Amino acid sequence: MERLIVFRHVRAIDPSSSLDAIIDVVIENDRIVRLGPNVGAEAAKADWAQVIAPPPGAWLLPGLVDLHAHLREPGQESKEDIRSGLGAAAAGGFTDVCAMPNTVPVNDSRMVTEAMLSRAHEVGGPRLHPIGAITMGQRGEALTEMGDLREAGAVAVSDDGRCVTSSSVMRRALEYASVFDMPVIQHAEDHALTEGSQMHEGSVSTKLGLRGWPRVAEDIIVARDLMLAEYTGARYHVAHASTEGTVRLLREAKSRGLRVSAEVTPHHLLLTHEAVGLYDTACKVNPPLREEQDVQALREGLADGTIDAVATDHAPHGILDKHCEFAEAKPGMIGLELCLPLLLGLVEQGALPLNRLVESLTHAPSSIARLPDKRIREGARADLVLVDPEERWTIEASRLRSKSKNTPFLGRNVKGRVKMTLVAGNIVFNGGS
Ligand SMILES: NC(=O)N[C@@H](CC(=O)O)C(=O)O
Ligand SMILES: [Zn+2]
Ligand SMILES: [Zn+2]
Repeated sequence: MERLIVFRHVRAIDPSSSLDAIIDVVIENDRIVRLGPNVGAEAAKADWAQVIAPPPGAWLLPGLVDLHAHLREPGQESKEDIRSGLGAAAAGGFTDVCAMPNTVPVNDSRMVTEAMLSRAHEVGGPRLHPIGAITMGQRGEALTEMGDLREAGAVAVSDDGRCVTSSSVMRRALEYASVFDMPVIQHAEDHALTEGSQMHEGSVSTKLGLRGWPRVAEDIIVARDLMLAEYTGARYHVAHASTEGTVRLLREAKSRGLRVSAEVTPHHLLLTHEAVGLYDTACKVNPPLREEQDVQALREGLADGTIDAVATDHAPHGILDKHCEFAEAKPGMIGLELCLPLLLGLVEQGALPLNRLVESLTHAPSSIARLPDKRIREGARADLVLVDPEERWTIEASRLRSKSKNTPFLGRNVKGRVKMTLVAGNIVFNGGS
């Protein structure tokens, strides 16, 4: 045996296994081999055992899965690269990260997918799962070779950053992707309705004199796509849902049994357009931060399962991309290291059941990307995250591993800290002090 790790007296929480108990968890090599009250006592005696006595009240959760991150490699490594991005992921408790294809060049070929995967293998740590583009160069016209992308390791297709606006291209994309059982992830934005937009269209955009992105620009695409998904029978997934309308449309579609899913980001669950204040570029993001009624609908949708997953939309940008006029600033905020602590705040407020939060960051995204299921049970792969739910800390740039620090949450006090992340029994993050 190469490796023996023993967690003693930890609260293991895995809603998909109906597990919530204070137990010992024994890991041999890459697998969980035993779990139960005191089952670690014997194993802990072995002199090669690494015995972990977690802080009192600590939780052991299945490793988190992010369906939506921008790691910027290849092409924009000054913002982030695969090494720093996976490092940030590990520090955030993620064992699996799906990487969007709006890199330079775009990940629209087997070659780019393979290059990303081989870089990730060199780096080690959390697993990288590339998402291939829907169309060549994300230009919205010619479809990519989705079979090639799938074979090379892509788990889904998306033109994220751009919307597939042509109904006929979208129809063919859904049909083609379904041959390979890949979901089509849509960045739902009718560009004709958002041209020149800087933020949510509402009272704040009016006050600031900025052109707005109205809710309907998202809703109209989601409504059309749901019809196409129904017509083609394909798997369809809504990226970063931001409106009340999207939640309503999804709820109706799901009630009729459509194979559709959706994700929501922490920032859309926590902030409104008011956060933009007087042109705070840290709050410029696509889709934009919306209004109280949208936040409420998104929270309810996540709680009742209408929205399946939480995804970070980790979108690193350099200092100069944000220290400029609002109109010039790049949209996006980082999220990998902040996601869990921020959302534990919602749990604490009673706005989201803990079980739903865990499920939406583990079982739900892994089933959408068709990754091996995340479970805490005997025989399962040891993909785990240890969390101290009581630790209070302040989000500061110097504490973040991501190369970029663009987040409006700097200075915020949060409760709950990732202490350790294991990928197949390997400790890829051990810190959080
Ligand atoms: N979310 C963003 O505001 N920006 C993303 C693109 C995207 O997710 O649409 C980016 O790549 O920077
Ligand atoms: Zn997007
Ligand atoms: Zn994105």
